[in-house]
Amino acid sequence: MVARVQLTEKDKKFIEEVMTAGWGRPGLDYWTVARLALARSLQQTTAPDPEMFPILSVQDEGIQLHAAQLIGETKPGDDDYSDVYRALISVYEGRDLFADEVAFHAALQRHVRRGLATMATEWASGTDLNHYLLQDLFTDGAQNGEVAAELGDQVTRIMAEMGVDGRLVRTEQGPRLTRFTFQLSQLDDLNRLKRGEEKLAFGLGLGDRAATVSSAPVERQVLVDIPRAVSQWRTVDWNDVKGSLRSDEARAMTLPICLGTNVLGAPLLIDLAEAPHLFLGGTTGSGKSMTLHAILLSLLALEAPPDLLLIDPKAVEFAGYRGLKNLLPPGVVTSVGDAFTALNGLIEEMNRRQDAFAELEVRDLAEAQAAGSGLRRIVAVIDELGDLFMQSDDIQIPLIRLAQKARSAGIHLVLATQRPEAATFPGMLRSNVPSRVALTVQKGAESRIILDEGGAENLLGRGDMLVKFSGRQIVRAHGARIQPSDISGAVG
Ligand SMILES: Nc1ncnc2c1ncn2[C@@H]1O[C@H](COP(=O)(O)OP(=O)(O)OP(=O)(O)O)[C@@H](O)[C@H]1O
Repeated sequence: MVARVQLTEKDKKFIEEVMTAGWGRPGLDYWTVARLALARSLQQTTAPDPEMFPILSVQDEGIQLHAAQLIGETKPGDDDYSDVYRALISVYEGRDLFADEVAFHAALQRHVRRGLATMATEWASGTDLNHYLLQDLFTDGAQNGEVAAELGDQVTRIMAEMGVDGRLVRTEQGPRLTRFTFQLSQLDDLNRLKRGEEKLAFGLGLGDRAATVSSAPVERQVLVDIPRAVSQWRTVDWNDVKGSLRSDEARAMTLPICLGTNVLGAPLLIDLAEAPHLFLGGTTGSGKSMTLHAILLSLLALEAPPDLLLIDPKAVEFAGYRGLKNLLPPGVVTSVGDAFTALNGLIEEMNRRQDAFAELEVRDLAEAQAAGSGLRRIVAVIDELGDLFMQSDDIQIPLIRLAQKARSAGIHLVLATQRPEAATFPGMLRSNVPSRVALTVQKGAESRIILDEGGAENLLGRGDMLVKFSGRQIVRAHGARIQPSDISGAVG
């Protein structure tokens, strides 16, 4: 009889997602992904938990793979690797599977299903699958898995010392931190655990890496995020995330921007048109410039990119964009005088647009475009707002005007500074720029200037960020690394 490996409907869907969203090849054979899953499961040092992966029968819904496809069983000659797998899986099961065919195929099924489940938590759809396979699955996946399991035990023990009774239900590895989900037995445990964040970091010897506790969207479950040491981070490159700009989520947005990934490695998108203006702050080396590049590359990836006004008092960061066709005159602005002229020019454009809207009897740019006006959105990006303010405080006058009124005209501001201070982000500007990105800052006071609350002083640099998108809850994210070739490739 031909041996079959039964998988669930959910397994089948995940395999299809890997083939479609991961490789863009929906026609591949299911066993291609199932073989990778088997490899992933065999990287873990224990046998799959029979409670989590109960044996399925061939009558269940889902798909069946032939053992011949998966491990070459009964294939003639050298193609039959089934004895190799029998020997290997016997070690996991602690018994001789050469003597028990049924038990061997049951264990094989469990390994494939565990491998698929593990891949589903590690690989975020929309990110580069090949990068994941190389980095996580083959290079250091097994090692990461073991280290994470050990860390999970340690966290559970420290929680018990604090008097918190938690059962570890899930471990997920993001690019830079490991997230543990715990089921708490008592409601009071949540507060105890939140108050104990510092003790937890101390007990784990995290140094200046802060552990964070937040409630999960599931009854009595909490998320405990433990940042790994920088040497254990997985770099997310622009190539890994830029595909998300073609996703359905991005297509539903007007000016989709990919800032990098969320803490679990899924691309993080925001709509700049909804923002409608963005303030970014972070100390030198925090990854502020890379974040600005991510914003610009996102905009340039649009089918109809907006016109850009780039102001760069340091005259270095935006040099690579000089050749852009959609750069507003006079090109990359570097002096405060030219910045004044350019921003006042935007105010004139805003007023002209509002007159045009009145004539067309429309309310905003989207309606004007629908009415065939041909007007394009404009995004003004200022790197180092602090330098402009140092040269002239009056620069705030056109900026406040624009922040207050430019939204409906389709003009958006992205303002960045190394020195987030009350003077560089004055009240009138603050109240009209509701979306904020905080990269690592030196003091809690700077975090409060950017986000209206502390936290950014505990970030870990290199694009580690907190994003507060117009009134929504703050989320942590990690920026993508942008290489000069990404910029030259986009500028053309
Ligand atoms: N997302 C990222 N992934 C990996 N490394 C990063 C990332 N963002 C920044 N870095 C590292 O940090 C360095 C500083 O980044 P960046 O130039 O963006 O910082 P900055 O805040 O603009 O600093 P400055 O104001 O001094 O230019 C980069 O050269 C890079 O090595």
